[in-house]
Amino acid sequence: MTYQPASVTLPFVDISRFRGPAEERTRFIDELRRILYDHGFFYLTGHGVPQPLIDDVLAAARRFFALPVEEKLKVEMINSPHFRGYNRPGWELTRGEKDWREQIDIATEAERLPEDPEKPWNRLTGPNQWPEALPDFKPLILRYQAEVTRVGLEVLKAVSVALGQDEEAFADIYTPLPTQLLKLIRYPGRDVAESSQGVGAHKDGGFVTVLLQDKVGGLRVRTEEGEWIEAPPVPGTFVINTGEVLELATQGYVRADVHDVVTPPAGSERFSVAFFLGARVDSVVPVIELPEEIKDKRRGVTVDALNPIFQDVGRNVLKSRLRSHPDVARRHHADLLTAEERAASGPGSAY
Ligand SMILES: O=C(O)CCC(=O)C(=O)O
Ligand SMILES: [Fe+2]
Repeated sequence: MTYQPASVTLPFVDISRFRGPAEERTRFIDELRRILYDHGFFYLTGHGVPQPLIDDVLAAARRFFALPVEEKLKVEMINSPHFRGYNRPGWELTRGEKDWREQIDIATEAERLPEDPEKPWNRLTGPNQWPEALPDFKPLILRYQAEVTRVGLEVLKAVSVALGQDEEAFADIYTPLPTQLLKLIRYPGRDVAESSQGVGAHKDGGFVTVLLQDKVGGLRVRTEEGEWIEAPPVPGTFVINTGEVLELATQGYVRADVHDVVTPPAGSERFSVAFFLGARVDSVVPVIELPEEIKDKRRGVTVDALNPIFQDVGRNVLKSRLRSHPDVARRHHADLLTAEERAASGPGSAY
């Protein structure tokens, strides 16, 4: 039996059934198709990521955030044109409002690409910043990143089959290497945070997010009817949510659900590790032909003036990074900003 506290309303998906006997696989795919339409958020079991690795990653997150602030600032994101590194609480924005969380962003470890005016998203590619005070951090985090990439791709393959496609339907836009953004996050308690916005209401941008939560809750999901439901931590599971790439590709059969995190109570703190699996930044999201029996259930893509979604992945990702990190944008990418954005004050304006 799966451990399921009473407050859990989101469904569970055992991904090992996808590689099970044919009949089981068919039942699994049918269930997943319905879950994708109804929720876009579910708990994943049967993922095969060893629990000791999960425990080590959460412990490493605690150790990193417990470092003296000077150590954390050595790897501050403002140093990186590629939007990698540490952000202090209140330093990232969602829809223009401060998120009360501190975090370190680690994406695919890569060499910097040459500048190309036709492809400004090349600037997202480059090396990460690693805390020198924690020598074991880099190999551990890269190992975990590889594992959750495997999990995310397996989920994406199951999603593709549930949508009546070949397992490899999206391979053209994620090979040889998908976008792999890993965020280690700490939410300080309400006594420290200036508001209850741990992270403001938003959709994730990629294919799927593989989210690991520590023991403190706070994650909430907005249903299609506009009701907020909680997605509390369940040991041994990841929370999976589908992102805007799948919403676009299916014209809204699959939804990218809006979600947020509420600041934990005074005197507590919350840790999470979010992994965003996305398409390559130089790819374009295809609209896929859905089977007749589900075609009519497409809802269309939500239009949000504050958050337009582009079919070009690089343009989309760059837009969201520039908005979320105006300090990095002003320091390294002023040429991509409007005069108003260049002059704006706010987090990072001291730089
Ligand atoms: O910390 C969490 O539980 C979720 C974080 C999140 O939604 C995000 O960073 O996109
Ligand atoms: Fe999110």
